[in-house]
Amino acid sequence: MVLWPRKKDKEQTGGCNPDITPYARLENAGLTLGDRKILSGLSLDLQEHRIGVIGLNGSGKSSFARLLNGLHLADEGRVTLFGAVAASVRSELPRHVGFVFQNPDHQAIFPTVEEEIAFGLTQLGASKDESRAKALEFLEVHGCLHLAAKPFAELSGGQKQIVCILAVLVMRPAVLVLDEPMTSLDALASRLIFDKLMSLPQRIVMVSHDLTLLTGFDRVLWLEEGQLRMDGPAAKVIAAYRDDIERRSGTVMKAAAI
Ligand SMILES: Nc1ncnc2c1ncn2[C@@H]1O[C@H](COP(=O)(O)OP(=O)(O)OP(=O)(O)O)[C@@H](O)[C@H]1O
Repeated sequence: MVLWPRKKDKEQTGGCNPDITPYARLENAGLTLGDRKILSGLSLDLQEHRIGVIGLNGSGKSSFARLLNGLHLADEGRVTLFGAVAASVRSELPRHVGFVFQNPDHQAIFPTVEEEIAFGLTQLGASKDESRAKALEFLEVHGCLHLAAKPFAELSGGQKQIVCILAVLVMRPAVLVLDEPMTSLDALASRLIFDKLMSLPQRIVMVSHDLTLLTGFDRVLWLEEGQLRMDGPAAKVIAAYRDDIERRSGTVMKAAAI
């Protein structure tokens, strides 16, 4: 099974330029799923090193993240990724955009940890033996060699999340899109993984409900009902979001008292 082109195929298709800035451009982009409009009117250029995405449950954060790797294609406006219209390079995108799902069970496809890590390397053109050896080396470097032979299904939630992050990192994508990657991790694992992620050279887009994680980010996008409510420096957007939560919770409490 080949989910995206190997090196020589890439040269033939070659629509993505992973070095281009901005790496993502949305022009009045919108998304409808079923009969529901999920995202609308999104116009953005993404180029910063660290971008956070915040918003209430159901505001469209995961759907937005999925536009950035072609898992969803906009049906209104235009989404350009690495200089090419997303729909035209969909099969190339997984090698440039490492996507970590909110639920690790939606990401992993192989029975064992070692196979899950090796798969990406095989897709990049390495032989099976080479992929396996590199996967084991990679797991060792990240202190996870003990998990190599374990069935993915038997890992704890946190271990699954770590393996999914490693499975993406091993491919050295240009951009990482992380959809609440720390939700199942204990405080220590969360801190270690977050520090590791922040030390990476890759550009990162991270969806998170944990606002403190995003305070040092270059830019934060606040989504509300599928639209961009605010876009700016982390401190400013997070402060406005917190104020809004305060205001809304006051209104809800007042309504409950009546
Ligand atoms: N495949 C789908 N078909 C129809 N509606 C969908 C689909 N996927 C998501 N939605 C709806 O789109 C809206 C946005 O969902 P999304 O998961 O993007 O929000 P979110 O901000 O990531 O939420 P959360 O913080 O709870 O993870 C929700 O109302 C959800 O029910």
